[in-house]
Formats: sequence, C-alpha cells, structure tokens
Amino acid sequence: MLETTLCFPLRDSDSNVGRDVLLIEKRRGLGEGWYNGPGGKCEPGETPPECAIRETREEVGLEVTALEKAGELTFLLDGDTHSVCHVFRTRSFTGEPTASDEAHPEWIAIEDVPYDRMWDDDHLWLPGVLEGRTVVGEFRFEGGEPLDEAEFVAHDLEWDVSV
Ligand SMILES: Nc1[nH]c(=O)nc2c1ncn2[C@H]1C[C@H](O)[C@@H](COP(=O)(O)OP(=O)(O)OP(=O)(O)O)O1
Repeated sequence: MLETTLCFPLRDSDSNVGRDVLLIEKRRGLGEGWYNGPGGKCEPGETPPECAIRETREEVGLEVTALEKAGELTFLLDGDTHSVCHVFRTRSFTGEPTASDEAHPEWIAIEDVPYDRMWDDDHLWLPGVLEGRTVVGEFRFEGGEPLDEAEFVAHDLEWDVSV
C-alpha cells in the first residue's frame, strides 16, 4: 500500500491578524500545477513524520520540527485503496521557503487558500486541519489512473478523532 504525507507549516501572519499556511504550487508528479502542502511518498523503512520532514526539506528547503498529526486520508480509485496520506501541521520550523524543481512555495493567509486550484477533496478537510482539528477521511475516485485525472465521487469524514 502506498503511504504518502502532507505537511502544513503555519505562522502568524505579517499583519498579526490570523495565520498563514505554507502551500506549494506543485511542479511535477501527482497533482502537478495544483496547490497543496509539501509532501510525497514514504520511502521503505521511513515513518510518516520522517517522510514529511524529508519531503518538506527537499521541496522547499524548510526544516520542520514538532509535527502534529492532523489527519489520515484514504484515497480509493475504482474501489481499491490507491494511497493513505498522513497529514501533519506544525508551527515550528527554521529556514526560508525556497523554490525547487518540484515545488514553488507561497505563504497564504488561511482565509485565502485557493481551493479552486487544489484537489477536489481539499476544501472538505483542509479548513478544519488549518483550524487545529483532526480528521479521518475516505475519498472515492473513479475513472482509472492517474488519480489526479479521475473523478472525485464520494467521501466520508470523521472529525476530532484520534489519528
Ligand atoms: N486527493 C488528494 N488530495 C490531496 O490533497 N493530496 C493528495 C491527494 N492524492 C494525493 N495527494 C498528495 C499526497 C502526496 O503528498 C502526494 C503524492 O504525490 P506523488 O506520488 O507525485 O508524490 P511526489 O510528487 O512528492 O513524489 P516523490 O517525491 O517521488 O515522493 O500527493
């Protein structure tokens, strides 16, 4: 089973009103051209937090620490599990976000997250995750590989559960 991660670094906004989240515009792989958090596939022997830390470093050059598990999302394609995504958030990091071949990073106020330029399921779970809630979700896609060209058809969400 494919295990993946997403990491959402958060900071107080420059104006000190509200918060910003670090999103990337993905330059290759699944979801290319869309906004998402830094993240990717777990390597053999790697735990999900280790993967989230490595992917955030590789994609945007940020060293994240004190990751908080925020969610576990199962993506199904035509009835079979395609991947399980471990979602983290953190307010602890060092460094400045820097663009890479894989990702263009951008701090975005949480009320301005561009859900119309993200995966179709994100508007269902990311707002709660950015507010500090935990979520377990199942998302059904149909239409064959690749997942990012399949149609999002159904979902099931449980909030404020242990993840
Ligand atoms: N429906 C969905 N909603 C969402 O928000 N993110 C999804 C998603 N389906 C997959 N992802 C994310 C999870 C994970 O971070 C990423 C996996 O894409 P890839 O397999 O292309 O990974 P990468 O491009 O980072 O590849 P590697 O660097 O080879 O690990 O896509």
